[in-house]
Amino acid sequence: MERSTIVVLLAISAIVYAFYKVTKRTVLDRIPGPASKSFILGNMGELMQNQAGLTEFSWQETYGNVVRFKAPFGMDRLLVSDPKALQHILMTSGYRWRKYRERKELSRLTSGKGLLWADGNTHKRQRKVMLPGFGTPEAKNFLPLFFSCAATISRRWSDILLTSENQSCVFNIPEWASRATLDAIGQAAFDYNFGAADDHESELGKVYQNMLLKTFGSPSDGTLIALELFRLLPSFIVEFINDYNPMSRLTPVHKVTKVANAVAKELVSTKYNALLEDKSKHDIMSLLVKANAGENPKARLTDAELISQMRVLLLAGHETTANSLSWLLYELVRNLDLQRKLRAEIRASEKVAASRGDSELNIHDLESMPLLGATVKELLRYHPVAIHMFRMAHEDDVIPLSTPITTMTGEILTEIPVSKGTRTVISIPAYNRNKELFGEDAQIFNPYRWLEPDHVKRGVSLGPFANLATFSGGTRSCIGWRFAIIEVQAFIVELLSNFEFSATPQIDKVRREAAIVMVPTIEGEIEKGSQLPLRVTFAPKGGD
Ligand code: HEM
Repeated sequence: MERSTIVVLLAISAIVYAFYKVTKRTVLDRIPGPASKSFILGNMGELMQNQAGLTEFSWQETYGNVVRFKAPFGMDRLLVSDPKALQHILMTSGYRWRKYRERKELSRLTSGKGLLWADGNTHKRQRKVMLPGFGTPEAKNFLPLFFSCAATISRRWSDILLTSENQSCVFNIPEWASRATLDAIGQAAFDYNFGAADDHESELGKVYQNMLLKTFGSPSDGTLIALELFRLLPSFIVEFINDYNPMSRLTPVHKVTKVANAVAKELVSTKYNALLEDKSKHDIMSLLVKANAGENPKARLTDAELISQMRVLLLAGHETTANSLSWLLYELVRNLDLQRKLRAEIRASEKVAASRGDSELNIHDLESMPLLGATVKELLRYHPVAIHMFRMAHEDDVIPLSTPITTMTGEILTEIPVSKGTRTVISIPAYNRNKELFGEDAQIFNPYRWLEPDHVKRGVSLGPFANLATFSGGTRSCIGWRFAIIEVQAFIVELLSNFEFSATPQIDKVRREAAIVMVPTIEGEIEKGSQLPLRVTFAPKGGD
């Protein structure tokens, strides 16, 4: 059959299905939301093509924390940022809300059939084996390793600065951050040094660079529609199309799959051999392989699943922290007073460490730095790098609400009854800017809110950290959150201790690009990849 015929058939099926859905009346019809721009695309363009969070903030301001909007072909969808609703969908309902099939497919493409892809019992089984590597003691033990990865950047930058005019240079922060955090996850998770920060020719470093942005940044109308149509096809056909599609957009993921699979395969076999020879180490993957060997054969992960978990860690473990670090430096050049105060706090802690005879801060030192703690919390609230979570009701359900909504017919709803198949988009940025929880200034980056009594309200309990949605919550919450926080803290301490950062003229053109994760780019230069050019000079030693 001709390709065009298939497309037409798919489109007709979608329209028939949509007609049935559109004419079937549900409570969703009465929930207020924006008018649809077109039947084919609905409001999906506004939501997915705009800078991260912008559309959500304006909908939240106008309609509240639950907004009905139109997906392609007239389908109703809910954008949710209401605290109780999020707690229900992510935490208390267990696996009654699941990822959409086409979104799982994006996870499969980027990291295989591992934890980000799995659902239900498969997810439960995979997660149980993964967890032992991610406890608090394990994360804290990695602090010296994170300092040493950050020190690699310091060394490289110092060498460049010493030979440059006025000892001042502009560095593209995301590029360096991505390589250094790839090294950090390599050593912490696999006890393997990819050497990406030192060697800009490192193959793994190269294939991951800008992979998410090139594949998922600024999705076209056609891509958004195709994603909806993929729902109508069986998974194996969609997987086949994506794996063999020569479309240039998918080339970066295909390259990552090839290189990362080869690296992961070799590492899994090394870990197995070490276990057999009783020479297992304490990296996350060794713990995983060990935990797996101890499981009953039915619950055990297959070799293919182990390889996928490694790819999940490679991806989830470095793009997230690298972009978080970039956004933190973005805020610190826009707020030089905060940068100075943080450096002063770091200097004071360095003095305490030196008086003990230590050349490096330890985890207690980090925990005793209130401004550092507050700044990282505010970073995670204000710049949550994961933007959306897509969840579909696996059975009929009732979504409870913190704030009742008034329907278009004047009815007040304190909960929303939904039928199986109802689709929600959870907005992490919108929840994190809820004024009732985080204060009237929730739209402003202000770390001091965390140091002032009563500025942040308790609200319903959500997620593993600071009641933020940043790391999701419940059965699928981020398993690397402790790891991420300690890593960002270590990097910022090392970098601020050695360098001063200031803005370049491009700072006002920085965009919060939505590419599954939130990536900094420069307006009009998206084809150049992730960019945040900042001027770097040596930091004054001693007091500032
Ligand atoms: C600031 C950094 C990070 C943020 C904001 C973040 C955020 C998230 C979010 C929102 C999810 C849920 C995704 C979904 O259900 O659709 C998630 C899942 C996950 N994250 Fe993170 N993450 C971060 C760092 C890390 C790190 C450093 C690691 C590993 C070392 C990691 C490993 C994972 C894994 C394995 C999952 C899948 C969990 C599951 O489905 O059971 N993350 N993360």
